[in-house]
Amino acid sequence: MAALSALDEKDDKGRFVRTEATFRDWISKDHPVFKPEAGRYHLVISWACPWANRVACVRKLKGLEDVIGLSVVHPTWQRTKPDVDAHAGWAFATEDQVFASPNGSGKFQLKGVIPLPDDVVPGAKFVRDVYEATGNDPKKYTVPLLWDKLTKTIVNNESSDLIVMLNSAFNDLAKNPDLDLDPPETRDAQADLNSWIYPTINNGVYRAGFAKSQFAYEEAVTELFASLAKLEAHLADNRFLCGPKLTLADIRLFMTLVRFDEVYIVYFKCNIKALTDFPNINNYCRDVYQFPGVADVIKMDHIKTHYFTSHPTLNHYAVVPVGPGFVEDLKLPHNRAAL
Ligand SMILES: N[C@@H](CCC(=O)N[C@@H](CS)C(=O)NCC(=O)O)C(=O)O
Repeated sequence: MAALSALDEKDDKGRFVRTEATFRDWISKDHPVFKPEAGRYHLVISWACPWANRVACVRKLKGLEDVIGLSVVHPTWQRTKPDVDAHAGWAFATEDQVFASPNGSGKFQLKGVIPLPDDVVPGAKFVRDVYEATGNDPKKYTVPLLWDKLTKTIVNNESSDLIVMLNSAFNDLAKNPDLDLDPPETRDAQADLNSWIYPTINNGVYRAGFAKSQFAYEEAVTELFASLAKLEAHLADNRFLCGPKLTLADIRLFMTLVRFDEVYIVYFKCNIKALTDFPNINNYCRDVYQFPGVADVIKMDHIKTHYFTSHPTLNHYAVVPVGPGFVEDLKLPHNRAAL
């Protein structure tokens, strides 16, 4: 199998079909190998990626910055092995490096990239190199990933696992061990919510944006806006998805919503309405954004640069739209505290 990127994953009706994550080990005190330890694990993310952003957010909210290392890739995908195949994917960079898009358009230099330290995979230039260093090459090189420096492998590369793990496994080391984003009494409700929010909203925007047929696009965008209407109604009398407290389900959802009016409405053709046309969702986004720590992990320059500059088949000249400034809106007062 050739190296894949999200743009290659489709079924015979032109639908985008996401490949399952391949590394699914679990850090816990009871695990024979993967024990919670400070300085042992290293997280690789992009500030642009909604899945990776969830994990960066939980790391921040739990106060795990001194416990789990962090590298942040450049948002503009690069050709990883131009002499071997056409794959384009995530590349490590320093803040002074300037990258063009995979077809050579534009010049993009970003604050907030963090190179990979030598004690992870020495000499790795791309996320692809990190996957290949495991000896178990999945041919799809996604972020987030959590690297174990002791056994020199990827422990887990699935955001929905990693956020649960970071919420509980490192509590003896975390600055905020008492913040529980996954209380047992909310788990059934979270699972119910995720069962429609993941396919139709989180993955729904990608199903619309990476559709390779009119049929697949319309199917996805219709389901997406039906779910946004359902969400608007749900948020009329619930401050957060599961009631008065922020949970992992909110972090999962918010990372998609915060990208909506800046990226998905234009780039993924999710334009039946804007998010700001849904008053409850809009106020909810302000509320989540203003939860202490969340704003620190939202980097809209990385988000916009990534999407608009990484896929030459969708945006040949890598021109990045200027508007609409959704993050400024998120700083405004909201009406959710009374709920
Ligand atoms: N199931 C994964 C999905 C991660 C994922 O698809 N990440 C995207 C970035 S938004 C990626 O790295 N794509 C690389 C590629 O498509 O080659 C998770 O939730 O952690």
